[in-house]
Amino acid sequence: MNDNNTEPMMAERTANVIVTEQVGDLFDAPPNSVLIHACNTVGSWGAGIARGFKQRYPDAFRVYNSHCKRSHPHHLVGTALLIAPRDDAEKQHYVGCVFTSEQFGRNKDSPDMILKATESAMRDLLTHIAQEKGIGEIRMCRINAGLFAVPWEDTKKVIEGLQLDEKELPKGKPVEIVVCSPA
Ligand SMILES: Nc1ncnc2c1ncn2[C@@H]1O[C@H](COP(=O)(O)OP(=O)(O)OC[C@H]2O[C@H](OP(=O)(O)O)[C@H](O)[C@@H]2O)[C@@H](O)[C@H]1O
Repeated sequence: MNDNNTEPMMAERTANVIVTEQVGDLFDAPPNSVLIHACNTVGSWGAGIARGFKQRYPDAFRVYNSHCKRSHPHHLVGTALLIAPRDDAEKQHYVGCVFTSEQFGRNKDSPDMILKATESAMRDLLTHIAQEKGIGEIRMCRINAGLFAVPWEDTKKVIEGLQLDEKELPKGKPVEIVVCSPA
């Protein structure tokens, strides 16, 4: 195998995910935004930004938790769950869960496994988002960069490098993801 063969092919690929970064609270997103965060597959939003999700969106937590309970962790990692807001929800935020590690805490997956799962989970989530009519902006925290301990630049590279096909692109246009992080 000649590694040189892979270089020109990579260069010809078109990026179709645009990541922009801004300082701010993820939860201040406008109505109809989807808010994306990284999740374990065991049904816990017990710490980090996940705890903020649990406090603000208890109904979404119940959906996430039951989804985990009826699935095998091994099958969930690398997938995603898009949870629509209830009609009477105050903020009308969708919650986008990307299952990037099977376990959490000291049993979390290795950075390489987390990055691999991030690639397929983001692809899965964007497919769901493309099929959903009511979504405005796509917002995300610096996923994996806190408790999952993966450098943000590594995760960002994976997301920006996603090669999406038509069914994953809403209206055939590049996907814009706004990443919010605290000051
Ligand atoms: N309001 C806000 N607005 C914008 N950005 C905010 C913010 N608040 C915090 N951040 C940043 O958001 C990034 C992610 O940091 P996190 O440590 O939360 O998540 P992670 O993706 O590394 O790991 C996931 C596991 O953590 C949880 O904990 P449990 O497993 O339940 O115990 C889950 O359930 C998973 O399993 C860091 O850059 C924080 O600065």
